[in-house]
Order: sequence, then structure tokens, then C-alpha cells
Amino acid sequence: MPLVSMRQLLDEAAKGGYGVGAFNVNNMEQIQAIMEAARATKSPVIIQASRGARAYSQDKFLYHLMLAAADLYPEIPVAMHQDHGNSFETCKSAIELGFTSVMMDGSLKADGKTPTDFEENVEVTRRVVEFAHERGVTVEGEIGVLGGIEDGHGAGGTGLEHVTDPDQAVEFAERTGVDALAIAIGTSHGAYKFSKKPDGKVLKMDLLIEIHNRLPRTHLVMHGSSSVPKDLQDVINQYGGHLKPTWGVPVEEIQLGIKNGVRKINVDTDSRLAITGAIRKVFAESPEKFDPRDYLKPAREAMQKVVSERMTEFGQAGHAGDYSPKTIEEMREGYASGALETRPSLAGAH
Ligand SMILES: O=C(CO)COP(=O)(O)O
Ligand SMILES: O=C[C@H](O)COP(=O)(O)O
Ligand SMILES: [Zn+2]
Ligand SMILES: [Zn+2]
Repeated sequence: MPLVSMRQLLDEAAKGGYGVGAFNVNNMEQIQAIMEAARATKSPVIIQASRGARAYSQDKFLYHLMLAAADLYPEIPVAMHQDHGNSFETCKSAIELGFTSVMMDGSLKADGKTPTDFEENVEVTRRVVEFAHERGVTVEGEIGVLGGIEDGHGAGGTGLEHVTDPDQAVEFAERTGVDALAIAIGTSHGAYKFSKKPDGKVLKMDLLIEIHNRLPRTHLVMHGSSSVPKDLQDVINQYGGHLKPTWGVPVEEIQLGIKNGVRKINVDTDSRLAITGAIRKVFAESPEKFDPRDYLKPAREAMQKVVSERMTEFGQAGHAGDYSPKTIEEMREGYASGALETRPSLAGAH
């Protein structure tokens, strides 16, 4: 089947009360790992590419790999999403290439470093929504600034001083009409999220619940949601790596989020850890090997394993065949008619 709209995947997830993992990719093996995991668990999937991934892969390579994925796994609905678009132009170029969903991360300026003010974020996101919805493409916005790499203090911060303000989230959703909203509740990107298992002081689940209650139609997105499992850290360290002790987001906290409106869960670091551990193991145990397939195959299998686990834990497993995906043209009509409206003041009028 062709690449499908992310909005429909999230609407179906909301109906079914489950979450959908959005896994980052840079190359063929990562896409294959996700697709094999999706087939084994019968899961709909979101595959996402950062700006860095687009640059690394000369994005057209990545796009054609995604078309191959959709072709080779016809029973799996696959959405292709731009992760952390930094400007209108980045989102526009993704849409023109064929992405079926984009994130406009307007919490930072186009330089990816300087925080924007609320009005700037609303304005750029609103422009992206207008352009995208006219083409049937889904939009994720962001309000609040994630900890770690996004707060300008380096990874490992709690992010507390940047958590999303619920009043701003409501106003942002109303003024932009985004399909999905990333909120900052204390998570950060990368492996170094927390120095001990996070509790309610660092992970603001109460805030997430409040935002969901006030914005029931806007799908919530959790970034920085790798769990950074100890066993994956251990493999890396056992075979010559140097990871410092660290904690990620416990799966049970993500599951609590899913019970309260989280529909998209972003995972990159766990895949990276799985891949790196598997490659290190081959290098350490079989130093005579030099065929890339000797280590890329175990790397792919290790990523597939962690992705399958997350698909089961997020609840998307078993749901690939629940619905027949709409075409992007049908989604375009849905936006034009108002049937897909999320803005609190307008939704429900249809
Ligand atoms: O949020 C992410 C991508 O946007 C990835 O988060 P992790 O670094 O926790 O995997
Ligand atoms: O947003 C963060 C993702 O993990 C992508 O990271 P990247 O920018 O290094 O590709
Ligand atoms: Zn951001
Ligand atoms: Zn992110």
C-alpha cells in the first residue's frame, strides 16, 4: 500500500486506546528492522527522519527505501514523518518529497538553539498546518522546550524549567489546528536523561493528564521516550564501550501516558544502543571479520528485538489490519470539509 497519513494512525490509536511508536531511521537496516518488527507483531508504524537523517541519507535515498518498505509489507500501514522540522521550508521540502507527516518544532528558532517566543511558534506552526492540510499531510507541533539537547544546557538536565504550560498548550492548539502536539514533561533526547529512576518530581505525568483533559482531540506526543534499558547498556560496556550509568523513561510511565492521550512515542536512542552493542560484540568476539553483513545483520536483529518489544508494550501490536488506510487525497478532503478539525472551538461542529 502507499505511505499513509499519520493522522489516521493516531485517530485509530485513540479509538483503540493504544500508542504508536515513532522510530527514527537513517539507513536501510533500521527501516528493515522496524518493518520486520511490525510484521512479526502486526503493528501499524510511524517511521521518522530527523533533519540530520535527511542530510546523512541524501533524503531521496531514504524516501525510496520507505517506498520499498510500503511495497514489501503491504499489510502494514506506514506513515513517514519529518522529525523536528526547524522551519517552514524544512517542512515544505519534506511534504514535496512525499513525507505524509511533518513536525514543525517551533519551540526553537530555525538555528535549532535559540528559544522562540509563543507568538513566533504559533505563527510558523500555523503556516505549516495550512500548507500541509491543503495537501492531506499531518502536522505535529511542539509547545514547551524539552530538556537535554534542546535546553541549551547539554543532555542530562531534568528539563523542569521548560515544561509545557497547559494554558499555552490549549491556546496553541486552538490557534494552529495541529493534529498532534509534543509536550515537554521532563524528558530529554539521548541516553543521559536521568541519574536515577525518574519519579513524579522529574516526570510530570500530572501535567500530561491535565493537558489531555483540556485537549481531548489533539493527539499528545512524548519525545525523548527511550527507556535506555540496562541490558543494552551492559552489552555496550561489556564489549569495550564507555557508557556512564543512566536511566531512561520507564515503560510503565509511557503506558500511563498512553492511558491519558499519548498516541505517538518517539524512540531513537534504544535502537542506537541495540545496534551499537551488537556491532561491538561481533568486533570483540570475531576480530577477523570484515564483511559488513557480519555485523549489520546482528545489529538489525538487535534493533528489531527492541522495536518489537516497544510495539507490544505501547499496544499497537495486533492493530495493523484493523482499518483500511485512507488515501492522502481523502485526508485532504477531510481537512477541507472540517471533518478532521481538532481546534477546541470548532471540533464537534461536524
Ligand atoms: O524524541 C526522539 C526523537 O524525536 C527520540 O528520543 P530518544 O533519544 O529518547 O530515543
Ligand atoms: O530528535 C532527536 C532524534 O533522536 C534524532 O537525532 P539526530 O538529530 O541525531 O538524527
Ligand atoms: Zn523542540
Ligand atoms: Zn524529539
